[in-house]
Amino acid sequence: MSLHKYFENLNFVDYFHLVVLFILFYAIKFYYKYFTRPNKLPGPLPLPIIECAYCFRGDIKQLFVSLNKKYGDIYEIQLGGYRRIVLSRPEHIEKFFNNSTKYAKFMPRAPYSRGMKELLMGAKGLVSSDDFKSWKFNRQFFIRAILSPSFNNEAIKWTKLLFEELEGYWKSLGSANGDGKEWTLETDFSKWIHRFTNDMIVVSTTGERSYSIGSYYNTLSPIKAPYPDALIEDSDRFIKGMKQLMVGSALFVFLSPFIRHYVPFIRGKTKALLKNRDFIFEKVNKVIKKRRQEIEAMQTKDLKKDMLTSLIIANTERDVNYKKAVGEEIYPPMTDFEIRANILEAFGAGTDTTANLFSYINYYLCHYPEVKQKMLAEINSIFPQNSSFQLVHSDLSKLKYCEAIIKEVERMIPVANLLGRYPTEPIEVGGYLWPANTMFQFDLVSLHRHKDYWPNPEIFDPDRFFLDNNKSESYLNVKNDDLKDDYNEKDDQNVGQKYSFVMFGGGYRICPGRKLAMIELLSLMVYVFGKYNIELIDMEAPLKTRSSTITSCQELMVRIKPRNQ
Ligand code: HEM
Repeated sequence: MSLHKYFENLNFVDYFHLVVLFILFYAIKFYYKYFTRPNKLPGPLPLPIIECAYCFRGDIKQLFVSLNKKYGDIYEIQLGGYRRIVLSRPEHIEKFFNNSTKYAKFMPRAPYSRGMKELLMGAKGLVSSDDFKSWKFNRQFFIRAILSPSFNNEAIKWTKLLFEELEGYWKSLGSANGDGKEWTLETDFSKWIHRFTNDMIVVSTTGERSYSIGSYYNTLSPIKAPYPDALIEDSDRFIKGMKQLMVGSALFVFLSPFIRHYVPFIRGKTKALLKNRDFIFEKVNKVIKKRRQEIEAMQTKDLKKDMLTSLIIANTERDVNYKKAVGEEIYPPMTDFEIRANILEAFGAGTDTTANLFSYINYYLCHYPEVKQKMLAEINSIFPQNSSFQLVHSDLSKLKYCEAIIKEVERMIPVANLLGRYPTEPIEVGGYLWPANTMFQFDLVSLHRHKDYWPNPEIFDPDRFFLDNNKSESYLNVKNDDLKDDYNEKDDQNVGQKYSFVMFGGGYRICPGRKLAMIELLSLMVYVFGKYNIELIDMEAPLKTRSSTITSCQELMVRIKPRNQ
């Protein structure tokens, strides 16, 4: 009897039995694999199909904090089709981050994703790259562009210019209700700062202006920002599109191509995301093309200092480091396709991270007036009140207490709460030898509050970093003097101290944008708190956050007044 005939003869009860049999077979296979896994660790029992998703109550950070309390510093959880080993002790994390250990080498963050390949059309920048050669090629140029002194000076300049624009809008909105001399503004601080970091990353990476601070102002004010509507709308569309691209990437990482392209409703979402992706790519392509033409027509000394220009001229005769790149090999210049991937990654990785952290800094300063006073004393010692706040790089390195505040806030609320590594060779961690292709997650929330490494971990105290210089290096001091790759730096600090705080990750894949982030954060501290009194509208209100891969500030309602008023 053919299979077709066999199925024709089945009745409902037979079908029911078949389905039950199938589920039983699947469950037996699932649990056989689970109970015979190597190196069994404590952790929640996975269920077939949904694995440990039943533990999830809507907030990733809370999930991992509660699992850490229950299962300790090394445990496992099965999610998204992978067994994940979760770590929160410095000596475990060191294996991945310390460039002097035998295991140190390039590692993917996660298994190769067909979905991301489809979404990014095969582009491999840095963040999701699993390919050492292409990552090294990109990273070399990314670092050179973003760590060059001229890039840093431009970043300092743009932070000032954009802040001046932003405070102009605050004043305009605040004065609308007063006599024009004295003003107060009640507003959602986190929205402004997100718009600020958006405009900042666009201008510092591409040299082109975007107008998202202005577009937010337009939503609040009857008087409009002094830019043509078309520019504002364009900025808005681009920024919304970038957000959609990032949020939508989950669909491409977690769903199979079949579900993405054939299941009703999801199919529509996939189409919309791909259309949005094409719009974003097209926009960036145009900017790259235009800049190439401008560069052709310019003398080398007149070239712009942004990342895009550096990436375009990298390894061409206009590049001062021509032929000195990656070791012995001579690399070709970057293609538009590669440049686009790097620019978009800077947009993606460099906007919300900085904006959320600055919102948390503001929240903590409002709750700790004695810390704010000490910070203001430091700022005033460099920029007396009513000064013109002409920041230069050397001023920023004097702001040691401000830097300590940034680190302590990040310790309390790590912006990126989970990092990942997926070693392609066996690795020994926690007394076990793990086979290649084991997925590791580092829980930064539990690490940063580990009671073996942090006395009174729940207490906010920037002096931990201010009084103890060994706790972590200054991220402002990252150099590219000899243009060597920063992942060649050797580590000799005490492991417990060094890896109990990993604000920017570590090892080969440490955040290449850390210096830019510090420039933005320190400059903003000087401008915002040096010039304005900011208080929370409701001191009792809990901080509104939502956690997925990063912890985002949802709202921060504040009252802003000029300090000299
Ligand atoms: C406060 C702000 C920031 C924080 C807290 C932050 C944090 C991080 C962390 C934790 C990682 C992962 C490192 C690892 O896996 O070891 C990372 C990677 C990365 N960050 Fe940042 N970051 C910030 C700002 C920026 C900025 C401003 C840029 C770019 C302009 C940037 C670009 C990147 C890129 C491209 C990667 C991937 C590096 C690679 O895989 O080689 N980040 N960041």
